[in-house]
Amino acid sequence: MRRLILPMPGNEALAAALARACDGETGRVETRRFPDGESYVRLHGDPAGRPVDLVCTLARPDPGFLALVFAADAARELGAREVTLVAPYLAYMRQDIRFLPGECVSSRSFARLLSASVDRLVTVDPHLHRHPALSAIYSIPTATLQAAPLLADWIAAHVDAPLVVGPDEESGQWAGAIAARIGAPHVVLRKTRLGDREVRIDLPDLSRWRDRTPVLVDDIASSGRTLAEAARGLEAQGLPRAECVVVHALLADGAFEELAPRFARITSTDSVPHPSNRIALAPLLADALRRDLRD
Ligand SMILES: O=P(O)(O)OC[C@H]1O[C@H](OP(=O)(O)OP(=O)(O)O)[C@H](O)[C@@H]1O
Repeated sequence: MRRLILPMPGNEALAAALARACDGETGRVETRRFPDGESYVRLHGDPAGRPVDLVCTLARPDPGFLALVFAADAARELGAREVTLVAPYLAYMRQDIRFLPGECVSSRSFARLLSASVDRLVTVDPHLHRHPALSAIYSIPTATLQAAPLLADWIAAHVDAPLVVGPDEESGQWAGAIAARIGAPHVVLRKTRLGDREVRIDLPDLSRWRDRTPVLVDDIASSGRTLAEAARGLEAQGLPRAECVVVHALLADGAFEELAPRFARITSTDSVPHPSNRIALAPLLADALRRDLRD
């Protein structure tokens, strides 16, 4: 039976692209608030006997999370064969340890809640900071997809003579993979996180790369401080204005407007709907869903 692809509100474009790519049928999730502020959810489309894909970016997840859980519950109760959450951006991966006594380790709590609500999870480049894999915290089958090849292909097609730059050690893995795929050099900077919105970035001497266009690559742009500090360092060494390519453009509270003048362009995948989206994830996600279909 054809998959039923249900976008949570705001995720319609990605759901439509997925439906085209996997010959699925899109339905609709109607949500509204009751007068007392509680969430109302109604599914339009019949889940009975079919695989159901709930499509929902989890950027800023708190206001819509209950509605997502209710939609998954409704799909199960109405006979869905299996409910897969397609969440190209997976939230709550950054508080992965108890930094201070009494703190909630929200990556584990969120994983427990989602694992109880859906049967499978498909996501892209989750921020696996200290967790070795999603299976360390999620008890359901997960597909962890990598956007690096898509980022690499976009850079190869749009930037002349790139120098791939990872702003911190963790981004070294993407910077290396992207650079190798397009045959470009890469460098990795050193970051010290001083607070939620404060980082320090130390750069090696990059003067030999002044004839190259630096391309900062990272998994997440949130406050934008990491990218801003890295761009400042590159400017200070006289490199050309940088490009920036990220997987997940969270870019909260005016961060995009603040960052934009520092870069030739800011480019992101469409894991989080944002004006910087230029790299479509639907083919990658559809591939994973098709693989599931063959299982
Ligand atoms: O736009 P920003 O607000 O700078 O946040 C984005 C940066 O934070 C994350 O790394 P990091 O290891 O610093 O974050 P974490 O320790 O919070 O996981 C991520 O990989 C980005 O480099």
